[in-house]
This record gives sequence, structure tokens and C-alpha cells, in this order.
Amino acid sequence: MLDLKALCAAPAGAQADVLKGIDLQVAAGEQLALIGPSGAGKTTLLHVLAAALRPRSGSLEIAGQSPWRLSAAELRALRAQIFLAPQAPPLPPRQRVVTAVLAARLPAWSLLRSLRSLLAPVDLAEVQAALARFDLAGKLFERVDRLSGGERQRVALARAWLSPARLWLVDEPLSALDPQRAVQALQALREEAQARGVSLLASLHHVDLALAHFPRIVGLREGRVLFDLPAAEVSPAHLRELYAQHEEELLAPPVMPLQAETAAVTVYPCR
Ligand SMILES: Nc1ncnc2c1ncn2[C@@H]1O[C@H](COP(=O)(O)OP(=O)(O)OP(=O)(O)O)[C@@H](O)[C@H]1O
Repeated sequence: MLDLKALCAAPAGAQADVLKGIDLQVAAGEQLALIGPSGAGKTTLLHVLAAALRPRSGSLEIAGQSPWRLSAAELRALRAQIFLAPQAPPLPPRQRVVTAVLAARLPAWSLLRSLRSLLAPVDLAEVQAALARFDLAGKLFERVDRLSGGERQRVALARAWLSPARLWLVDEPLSALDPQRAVQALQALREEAQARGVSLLASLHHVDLALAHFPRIVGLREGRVLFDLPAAEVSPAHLRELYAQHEEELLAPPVMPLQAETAAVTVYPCR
């Protein structure tokens, strides 16, 4: 599914390379967690894998294709096979949950079908099932700006469910979830990815969850792969080296306090 060799890349606006020679191969249906200190390049790598950020050098193949050598139409078709759940899901404030989740189907739909679904949402049973899997049953017609940060994050994961993609890339999907919901969400994602043969890559700040739930762990530090190992072979020494000078992240993963699952949501009625 993915083949990267000596890949270097930088986010738009960055002068120096953030990814400095990444070698990585991922088979179809494989699942792995990306871990590493803040600023290691996890998000940048996921954007490269989503064919959203063009590498500066090295080689990249996604599903056997070099995305940046494709025509615009071919690149669109390739991107339709990839689902990226960003760290802060861009959900338009007044949008209903059902529309936000169905947005996952847009790349596969014609313009006419997309417009029709705005007027009369389709596939409601599937959306309901996806929401239920992420403990959001009953939120189908809720406005996304009336959800807590944790609920919005789970809406973004329910989108993956509806997506026809063969590659799921999720960037720190658990930062606003309480521990129990974080585990449930991970299990739901992993089980569904496995059932569909989808490749799943998740960047995670919670190292303990990564080790407990993913068979393969890639440790990224300063834009390089420090280790790429089965979870059972990742030792405390590996983690100490990965998080050297950032030990506080290993002990207490960063959370988003304002978006915490339990944070009160202030709703301002508006016309
Ligand atoms: N638009 C940008 N312009 C310049 N530098 C950037 C830009 N975006 C990210 N960077 C830098 O690139 C490096 C890698 O960032 P990235 O977001 O990929 O790391 P990360 O491992 O995902 O971090 P985190 O765990 O905090 O999300 C950081 O040093 C960051 O400051």
C-alpha cells in the first residue's frame, strides 16, 4: 500500500526539511502506530501519505502509484482511496452531524449526487451504525458546534467508517477523549479496518495505547525513523531514546484541555 524511500519533505512555509530521509513500507491491511515527541514530523508524514503534501525528494508510492506523477484526474482518483482524519477536524460550525459524516463519501460521488444528499441525506442507516459504534447514537441531526471536543473528534472517526478509502490515516484521534472512550474508539477503528482490509496508520501521543493496541510501532524523532518494530519488541530503552529531552510527553501525553470530553459546552442560540 505504501512504499517510501529516502523521503524528505517540509510543510508549506517551512524552509528546512522536516522529514529527513524516511524509509517505510506498509502492506495492504496492515496497522501501525506512529509515535514520537511533539514536532517529530508525524503530522507532516501523514500529510505526505495522504498525497496532500508533495515530498521535496526521495520516492513515494501509494497503492503502486507515484502520486505526483499522475494527471490531476488520476491524483483525484488516488486521493479518493485515502482518508485522512486531521488532528483538529475541520467541521463547519452549523453543519449537522449526518452531513459531516456523509462528507466522507463526497470523493466517490458525482456533483449531482453530492448536491442531492445535501437536500435529503442518504445512507442514513449506515451513518447511524457508524455513530453508534463511536457512542454517538442520537446525535444524527445535532449541529456539530453543539458537540463537545471529544464528540467532534468521534464524528471525524465515524467519517472514516463511511469512507470507501483503502487507507485510513488518523492524526492523534484520541486527544480529547476520556480513557475509556479512547480505547473504545481505537478498538472500533481497528476492528473495522481489519474487517475491510484497510491499512490503518495512527499517530498517537498515548504510547501505552499504541503499544497495547497496534501490532507495529514506528518511532519518529526529528524527522527520522528511530525504530520500526513489532509492539512486543519496543523496550523501555527504545522509548527513553525516542523521548530523550521530552520525557514529560512520555509520562503525561499532551491533551487539549479546552476540548476535553467532559468539558462543558457553551451553546449560544443564534438565528
Ligand atoms: N507550516 C509550517 N511552517 C514551518 N514549520 C512547520 C510548519 N508546520 C509544521 N512545522 C514544523 O515541522 C515540525 C514537525 O511538525 P509536525 O506537526 O509534523 O510534528 P508532529 O510530530 O505531528 O507534532 P505533534 O505531535 O505536536 O502534533 C515541527 O518542528 C513544526 O514546528
